[in-house]
Amino acid sequence: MQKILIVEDDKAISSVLQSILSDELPDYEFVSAEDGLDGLKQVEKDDFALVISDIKMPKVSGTEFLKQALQVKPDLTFVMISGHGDIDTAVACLKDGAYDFISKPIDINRLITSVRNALDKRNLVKHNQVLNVENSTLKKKVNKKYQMIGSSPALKKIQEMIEKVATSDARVLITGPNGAGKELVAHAIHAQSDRSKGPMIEVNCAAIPSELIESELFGHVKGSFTGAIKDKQGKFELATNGTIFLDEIGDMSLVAQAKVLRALQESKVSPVGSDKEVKVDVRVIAATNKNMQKEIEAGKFREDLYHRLSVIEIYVPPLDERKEDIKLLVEHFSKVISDEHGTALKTFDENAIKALEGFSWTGNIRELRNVVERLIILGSNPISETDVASFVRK
Ligand SMILES: Nc1ncnc2c1ncn2[C@@H]1O[C@H](COP(=O)(O)OP(=O)(O)OP(=O)(O)O)[C@@H](O)[C@H]1O
Repeated sequence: MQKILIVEDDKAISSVLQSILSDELPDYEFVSAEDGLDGLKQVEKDDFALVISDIKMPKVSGTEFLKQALQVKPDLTFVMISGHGDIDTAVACLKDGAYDFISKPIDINRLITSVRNALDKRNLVKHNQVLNVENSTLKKKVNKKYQMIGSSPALKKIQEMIEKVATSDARVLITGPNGAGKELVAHAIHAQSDRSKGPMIEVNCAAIPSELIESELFGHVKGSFTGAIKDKQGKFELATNGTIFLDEIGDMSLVAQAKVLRALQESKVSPVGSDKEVKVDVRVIAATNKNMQKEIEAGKFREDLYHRLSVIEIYVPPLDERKEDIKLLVEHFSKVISDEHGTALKTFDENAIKALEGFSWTGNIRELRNVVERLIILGSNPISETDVASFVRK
């Protein structure tokens, strides 16, 4: 039960206050102190949701008590009670950090309102603190999820590029084979940029039918086509002040490419069925596993759009070109997977790692992660070369 401290040298007033307030606030426990010195002792040893304190008291006055108590517990909420003609001191208490004051003779309704408001404010502040902690824990978790592991020169170069481009709003095209880590790079850029407070909206261009992509990206108004039963915001608008990640951009139809090009040229989007244009402040990151030069030569990708998207190009090489990352990746996945499964951590012995380094990883890091998961479930501890031979068919 949360507690409220009443500091008042007049015992009669103290008990009247307590009886009125405990009727109004049955969820709180009331504690009393008879002067500032006693109040300070209570504050030091206990936590209070609120302190109601008289100003004129023997030994340590209410003003002094307020200052000293706030030094010990800066978050404490105070409502002061001032005697007749004591208004200046009461106002000084507000400057020193009290939430409110009530003048004697006490108007009961005014007292109850002030106490309720003080408690509401304090609860809001506490709730906010909890949300802030949750928020930063979640952010840390998300950032951990998008941590890039590896010590190869190729990975270091990628990390340096990410650091450099994150601070700008330049468009980035990430290329490389499936499962190599392109999405991870996109998340790392967003997380390290000033836009990290804003959203990161992902669109898998290959997964959306070409007739729906315009509405998906730019939104639509009700009735603009069969099935458009209400207005819908597009991903570009949803990504305002953040980042839009256009994954598998190489698979986008030429019609959709023309529309994306217009949006990039003008920084404006127009929902399907609407003649109004919406200004969007969005950073664009795109990724593809296709060879864009070949796609352009084959007439499948617009060259002008390619140049708009690839102000900076980051190439994520296949795992086979950076096998020195395998050991660190295996150790990392092993930790992540045992955490996910809630099982004890399994290690890989040197020969098991060597065997894994000897394979060709056409599915890249995604494939390696799956193999580590399989070995953790089926293999011994530590996982040996024999486990690799038994459970990995290559
Ligand atoms: N350097 C890395 N460190 C840790 N995990 C990684 C790394 N690179 C990739 N991964 C993990 O490998 C998996 C595949 O990565 P990701 O989805 O980023 O690849 P991709 O290139 O976008 O693949 P696709 O082209 O198929 O979409 C993910 O689980 C990702 O977290």
